[in-house]
Amino acid sequence: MATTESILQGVSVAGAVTAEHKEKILTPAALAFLALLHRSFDGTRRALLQRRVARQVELDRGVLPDFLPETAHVRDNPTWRGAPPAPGLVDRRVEITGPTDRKMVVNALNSNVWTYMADFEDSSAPTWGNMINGQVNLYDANRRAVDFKQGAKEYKLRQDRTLPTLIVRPRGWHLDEKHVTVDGEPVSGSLFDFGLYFFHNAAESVRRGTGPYFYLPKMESHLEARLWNDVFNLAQDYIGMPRGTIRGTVLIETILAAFEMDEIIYELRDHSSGLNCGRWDYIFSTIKKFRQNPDFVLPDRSAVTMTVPFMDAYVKLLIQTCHKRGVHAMGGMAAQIPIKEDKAANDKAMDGVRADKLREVQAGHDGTWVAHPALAAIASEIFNKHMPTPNQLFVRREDVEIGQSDLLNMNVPGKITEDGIRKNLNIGLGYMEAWNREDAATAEVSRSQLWQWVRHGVTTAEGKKVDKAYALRLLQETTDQLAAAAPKGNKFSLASQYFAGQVTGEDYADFLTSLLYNEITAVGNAAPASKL
Ligand SMILES: CC(=O)SCCNC(=O)CCNC(=O)[C@H](O)C(C)(C)COP(=O)(O)OP(=O)(O)OC[C@H]1O[C@@H](n2cnc3c(N)ncnc32)[C@H](O)[C@@H]1OP(=O)(O)O
Ligand SMILES: O=CC(=O)O
Ligand SMILES: [Mg+2]
Repeated sequence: MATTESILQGVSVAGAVTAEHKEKILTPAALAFLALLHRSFDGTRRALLQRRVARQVELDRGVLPDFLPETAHVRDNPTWRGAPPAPGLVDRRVEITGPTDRKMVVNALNSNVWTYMADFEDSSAPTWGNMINGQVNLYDANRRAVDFKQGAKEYKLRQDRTLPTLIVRPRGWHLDEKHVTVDGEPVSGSLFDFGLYFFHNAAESVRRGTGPYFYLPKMESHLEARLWNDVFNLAQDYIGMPRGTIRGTVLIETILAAFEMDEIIYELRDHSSGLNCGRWDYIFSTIKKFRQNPDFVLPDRSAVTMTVPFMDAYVKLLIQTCHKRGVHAMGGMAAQIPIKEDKAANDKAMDGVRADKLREVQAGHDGTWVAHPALAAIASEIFNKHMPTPNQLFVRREDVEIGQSDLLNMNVPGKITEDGIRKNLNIGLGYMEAWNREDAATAEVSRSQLWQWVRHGVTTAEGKKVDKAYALRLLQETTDQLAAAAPKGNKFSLASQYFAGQVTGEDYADFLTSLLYNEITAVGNAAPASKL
């Protein structure tokens, strides 16, 4: 049998490593496990990513997605079920999401919520520092040893009640973690985040009455879910944990995955803890996948609400599919956070959250997301009132009939306006300049809309043709405004250079995170957290 030493021969770590990283996270045994995951699964991951490229070629030719004929037997078989809800995941009516920096971890675990999704994805810039320190923070959180002091303020885990169940969202299949290579290749960001978290915390989480639980982002097909399931099986076998201990909730946040919900639950079934409406990436994906198709041009982002036909259809199908299979149908994130110093605007934003959560609970969702602790009370109030049981898996939504034309119904009332263009520029640039101010998915919606509007030469409600020159003029104006209002040394000008190609209908990066990854990471440099 290969020894840890021989396995480690092909492994190299290029990011800055502290004594704490070495002692807690990058142990020889954990790195050997990561190498095993890489050698077992990276080939399949790369093949699946290639499949995405081939699929895009078809979509660009105008081929529309549909339910797969080859998996009709899975959809049509009413007898199979996903796993029963695992300990700590029976009632998950309000889940807080947020990045894995130490303060956020403590604050999230102290929030009045049922679960906490610690996020290596949309809300985190994938710098080496964020990723490796996030692992340390979650290692400590699992052991209830995450307390610390910042200036005069002490951050301490509450002792007065059970903490929310921890769920971890690793990066999507498309991202590499270039600071760790195996046999000369970067490891997958997903396997890095999952592998290190699982290796160090799986047994500990079970010991404390929950388990190794994950949210799985940005998948585009059931074959990608199969890959996760294979990873889970190998991981559990490796540490001697019974198969089915891991749970994965899949974000249905690509338009292609919406046609494979049953199949995705089926692939993961003993590990499945349901699906989630990742609404922001879903809108992004719909624009992205059909960006060459003039029939899919959407109005201003503010008009693309949860009740427009294609979003409504997706929500209903998700709830129906999950409950048919006995797994949770989770709602999504209202983007609002508290607006300080403007009571009227804050009240309006909070009313928006209330209405959104009411729609979710009445539609049959079993829980929802908040992205800020101050929203937990609002979401709980609505779910407590309308969902007296721990979940509503019994709400079968048999009334719902959703077909291809519903999921692709782009009949979205609204206009494209100069104000909408400026808002998108603000959001996109703001995100690119400081990765953390907006989360990735909402920024992706903004820049994809801009790209599509220029590509298809739409005319705004004010009668202006949205061409390259117009987009570049507004981009320059927005850049100047943002740069003037920000502290000296800001990177808006650099962000604007990256953004220019993205908004003029020419280059189209598959993901902003991939576009910016090399810019924000410097091998061997532990420093910058989120800035370009
Ligand atoms: C599309 C999707 O994928 S959605 C999921 C991904 N997105 C997210 O998860 C967004 C998460 N939210 C956040 O990152 C933050 O709320 C932000 C960056 C938007 C705003 O954070 P701040 O500017 O710190 O907000 P604010 O000053 O109001 O925060 C007040 C306190 O709440 C804490 N807080 C805010 N949001 C969170 C959160 N999501 N989790 C834990 N703590 C939080 C802050 O750390 C701060 O703590 P402190 O008083 O000890 O300093
Ligand atoms: O991850 C969530 C989303 O809305 O995107
Ligand atoms: Mg997302």
